[in-house]
Parts: sequence; C-alpha cells; structure tokens
Amino acid sequence: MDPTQISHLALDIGGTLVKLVYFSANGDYNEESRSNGCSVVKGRLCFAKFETRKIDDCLEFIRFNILQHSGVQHSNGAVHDDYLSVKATGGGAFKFADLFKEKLGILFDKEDEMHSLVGGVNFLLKTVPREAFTYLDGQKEFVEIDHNDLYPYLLVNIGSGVSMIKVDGDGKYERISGTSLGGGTFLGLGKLLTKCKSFDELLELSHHGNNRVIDMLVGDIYGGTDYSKIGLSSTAIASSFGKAISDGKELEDYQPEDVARSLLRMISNNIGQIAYLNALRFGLKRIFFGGFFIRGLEYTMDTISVAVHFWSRGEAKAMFLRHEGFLGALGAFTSYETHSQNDSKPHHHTAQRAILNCSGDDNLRHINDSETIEYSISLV
Ligand SMILES: Nc1ncnc2c1ncn2[C@@H]1O[C@H](COP(=O)(O)OP(=O)(O)O)[C@@H](O)[C@H]1O
Ligand SMILES: CC(C)(COP(=O)(O)O)[C@@H](O)C(=O)NCCC(=O)O
Repeated sequence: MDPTQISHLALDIGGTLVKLVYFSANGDYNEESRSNGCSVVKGRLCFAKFETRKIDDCLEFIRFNILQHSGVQHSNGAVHDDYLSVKATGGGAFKFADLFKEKLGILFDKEDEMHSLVGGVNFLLKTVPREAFTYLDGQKEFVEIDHNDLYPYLLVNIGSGVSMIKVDGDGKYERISGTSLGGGTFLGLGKLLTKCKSFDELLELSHHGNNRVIDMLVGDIYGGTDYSKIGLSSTAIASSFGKAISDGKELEDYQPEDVARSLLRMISNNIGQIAYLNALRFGLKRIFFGGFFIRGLEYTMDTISVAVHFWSRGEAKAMFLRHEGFLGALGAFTSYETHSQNDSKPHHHTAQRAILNCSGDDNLRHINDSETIEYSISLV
C-alpha cells in the first residue's frame, strides 16, 4: 500500500478559526503487517489552527507541510490527475470548497458539523486517557470515564457561536439549543471596547482586570449586604457592566483590563447558565464544554463551573476537555474509519491506541499545536 494514498487530513473551518488534524507516520513509514491481511501504520495525530480570515496561511501550511511531505504533489505544485478527497466540516467546508479545489486540488468530503463534534468528543472520551477534567475553586481533577456509563451527556461547544447537543450514544444526538453570545461575541466586543488586536491580547488583558469596577454587584444595590432570602451574596454580579450606567464615565475612563475581565465573566457566566438550564430540561448531569473559546483558561473554566454548580445546586457537573478546540476536526478525521470494509479506498483509520504526548509536566495545560496523540491507521 502506498502511504501517500492515506487520507490523513481533516479540517474544521469555523467562523473564526480553521482547525486541522493530520496524521504523520513515524519515521520511515513504520508499517506492520497483521495476520488478518491488513497492515498498520504507526504515527501520531498532529494539530494546527489558523484564523479563518487568514485562510491563505492555512492553504500554504497544507501545501508545504502536508501535501509535499506525503508526496501527493509534483514539485511544480500541480496535483496528480485525481483530486485528493479530504474530510472537512464546519461552515467553511461549504464556503471555501472551491478555493481548496482550485488552489490545492483538494475536494472536500463534507461531514456534518454537529455529527463531527459528537464524534470528536466520543473518540476522545473513549480513547485518550486523562482527557476530561473538572475545574472548581482552583482544583483540577481528571475524570475517569466509564465507557459503559458515558451517556447521556450535554455537549456545549463554544466557538464563534454556541451549540448545545444532547448526546445519547455513538452517532445518537440532538442539537437542543444554542446561543449567539459566544466566543465571537467575546472577541468582537472585546476588540471594539478595548482596542486590542487579538484573542491572546484580550485574554492577557482580562487576566489583569477586575470586573467589580464595572459590574454592578448585589451589594452595590443592597447597600453592601447580601440578599440572602433569595440566595444572593453581596459579591454576586447583579448586572454585568451595570456600573457604567451611573458612574458618569466614558469608555476611555475604564481600564481595558477591567472591561476585558467583565466581558469574559459575562459571556462565560451566561453560557454556564444556559447550559445548566438545558441540562435541567433533559435531566442531564454531565456537561462537557468544548470549543476554542475556553483555551484551558482557569478563569473561564472556573466561571462556567461556578455557574453550573450554583444554578444546579451541585447536581450537575461541568467538565472540560484537553482537546476542546479540535472536537469537530477530530470527529471529521475519525469518520474515515467508519467507511465500510469493502470500500475500495484505503481509508480505514482505526485508533489502535491513542496516547497523548505532551511536553512539560503540567498535564492540564491547553493543548497546543506541538502536542500530538499516538495513533495508528489500519490499511485494509
Ligand atoms: N487564536 C485565536 N484567535 C481567534 N479566536 C480565538 C483564538 N483562540 C481562541 N479563540 C476564541 O475561540 C473562538 C473560536 O472558537 P472555535 O471553536 O474555533 O469556533 P469556530 O469554529 O466558530 O471558529 C473565537 O471566537 C475566540 O473567542
Ligand atoms: C452556526 C454555528 C453552528 C456555527 O458554528 P461555529 O462556527 O460558531 O463553531 C454556531 O455559531 C451556532 O450554533 N450559533 C448559535 C445560533 C443559535 O442557536 O442562536
């Protein structure tokens, strides 16, 4: 089997970011033959992301790092006679299909976005150890996943917008809700209000800010006391950005750090609350949060966890995923393996084993582009 024929790339092209998952074979095409006639190529799954508005950077990355390495391209940049079919999901699989065909000779084999998100989470939870964790009061704890007791759960994907999906099994799911107040809202409003240029800059700002400068607290309304009769402490936020009503200040009078902090808290809190309400609607106890908005940020995870804990009175649990941002891309990637065994194309991806390779010992750090998952592909 020619290794260059392996379909080894999947894309999730969202409203803000393009996510790539690609297979990289170990060293010199480390292939093992099995007695059942199939052979196994060992390697690893690699991750990369690009801003959707800079789609050309993504095209170049694929051209130079993936297509050329796998030898699918001639040196003059032209593709072989046949187009290369690649799994793609997200709105951009539709929006950019012609561009990829024209520039790279890649045809998108489109996978539904919700289906891919669910496929990605199920793959991670079943295959990658220490993938899911809780984060509350500064305490991170990995969650042992019992494969026989995984469903049902609520998946909340916080991308540009937010989708909430009730998952009942492999391929069994329903998108039950969503909100347009998501990661795109945080970044868009943040750019307008703080003049920062990037998500990382906005996060950095929020890190140094104090939301109480601009949020109206229960104590601000109740003269410094709790409203204990309805369970609200004096430090609870009564109204996000509420102090700006009466402070008599202009935007320039607030520190961008405080605005960024308030915004992050508002978006995270709101999503946590809507997630809880949807979990309540269907009696779901476990809520997995994904999407690139989270970025492993402690403040975001803590706010979401507190919201879920507070509203559910400790009944429901917020959980996070190390590969939070790559759920759709992973789902699209693993959908190669679901092709039937008598499909003549060599597209049988099977996770023989998946081990997270990470550098450093803080194993809750946000997954970055240099971290990989050991993975093997069965060629039939
Ligand atoms: N490097 C980044 N650049 C832009 N946005 C980022 C970045 N990292 C995290 N984000 C956040 O993640 C969101 C996009 O999440 P993602 O799951 O990729 O959604 P989508 O599929 O809609 O692009 C952004 O709206 C922003 O809030
Ligand atoms: C349209 C989308 C599925 C696209 O996914 P995204 O690129 O945001 O990850 C998502 O933005 C969404 O679910 N928005 C919320 C729409 C709503 O339910 O109000």
